[in-house]
Amino acid sequence: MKKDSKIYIAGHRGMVGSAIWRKLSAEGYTNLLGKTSKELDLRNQQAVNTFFESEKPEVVIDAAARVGGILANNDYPYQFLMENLQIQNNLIDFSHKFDVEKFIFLGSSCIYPKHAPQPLKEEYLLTDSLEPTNEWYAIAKIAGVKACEAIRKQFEKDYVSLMPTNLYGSHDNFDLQTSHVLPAMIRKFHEAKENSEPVELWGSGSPMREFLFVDDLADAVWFALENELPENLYNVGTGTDLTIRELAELIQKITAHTGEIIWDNTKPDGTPRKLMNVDKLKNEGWTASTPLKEGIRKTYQWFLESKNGYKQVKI
Ligand SMILES: NC(=O)C1=CN([C@@H]2O[C@H](COP(=O)(O)OP(=O)(O)OC[C@H]3O[C@@H](n4cnc5c(N)ncnc54)[C@H](OP(=O)(O)O)[C@@H]3O)[C@@H](O)[C@H]2O)C=CC1
Ligand SMILES: C[C@H]1O[C@H](OP(=O)(O)OP(=O)(O)OC[C@H]2O[C@@H](n3cnc4c(=O)[nH]c(N)nc43)[C@H](O)[C@@H]2O)[C@@H](O)[C@@H](O)C1=O
Repeated sequence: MKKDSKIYIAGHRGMVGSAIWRKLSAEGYTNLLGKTSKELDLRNQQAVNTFFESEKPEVVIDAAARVGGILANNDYPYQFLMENLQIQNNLIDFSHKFDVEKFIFLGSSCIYPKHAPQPLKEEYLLTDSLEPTNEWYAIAKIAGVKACEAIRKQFEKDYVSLMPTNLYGSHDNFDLQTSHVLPAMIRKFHEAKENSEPVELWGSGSPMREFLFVDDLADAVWFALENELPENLYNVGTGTDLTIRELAELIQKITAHTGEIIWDNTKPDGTPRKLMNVDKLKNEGWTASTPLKEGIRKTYQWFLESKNGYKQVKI
């Protein structure tokens, strides 16, 4: 890949997009292109057509999506299904039509069946039914994987899908209703620590999750950019997981909260476990490098420095 290739990072202000932007800038890429959703609504087919016609990017990285935690996914199924289909269909189709040579699609580990064997291999896709709290989002992501696979198969283009596990890091969403668990815990423990107030968390604490630091994901995207990967679908994770209760205890320690933890069993647990098998990308030469504790410390530091200027996504 040439350092002055025109690379459009869709969703460049998000947690993932901004990490990719930082990584590619640090690696010497000089021709990065980004548009906010106000400047370019990717759900609007005509607007996306005009954008591709005038900008003609050579590479597209799709980090734009309607994203949220378990409750947001469960409460807004239509937005999570339809907005993601619209955004990715426009990006993939116009990339194909305007001869974008490389396309990197980002999905999610929730594409795999709820009760698939663990750790999850890429080949388990579409072998059983999905987790109901996020099947709408998962179906959109599966359609994105398949669209890229179809282009790859029919036109032999380098369109590839990366499936990240649960991510965290700077520029995450810290809204307590719509966020994922890790930023929610950082904020809840931090806000409760002054008076040692109790912290209320969702579900039973027994589900297991794997967490990848977003700068490691950006490193994997850079790896996929620089190397032509031979297949269409690759998991991106650390290969290790822990229970939500263990995560809570870890974040409680890092934030120095000393109060009680209360589990709200009226909130959903979601899928019991979704540990990624990361051998396929490892065999190509990529592995994650940031230990969970270090990544959480960095994220908490970023949260403290952002002085309540952190992002809170409303739907
Ligand atoms: N967060 C996680 O744990 C995981 C995320 N992923 C995937 O990574 C990708 C990025 O997620 P993440 O960075 O966390 O999400 P964020 O919510 O932080 O960022 C999403 C970005 O998408 C852009 N966007 C949303 N809707 C539109 C639209 N209609 N038109 C144009 N831009 C739009 C937003 O742009 P703007 O800011 O300008 O409004 C925003 O910057 C997604 O594909 C997600 O599925 C995968 C696995 C886990
Ligand atoms: C990335 C991934 O993210 C989503 O899936 P999820 O992993 O289930 O999401 P989550 O991070 O919101 O929750 C993980 C676990 O943690 C528990 N939990 C405890 N306390 C809080 C809490 O305070 N907030 C949240 N959000 N969860 C909490 C919560 O009950 C659950 O058991 C998908 O929608 C899907 O779209 C997707 O791709």
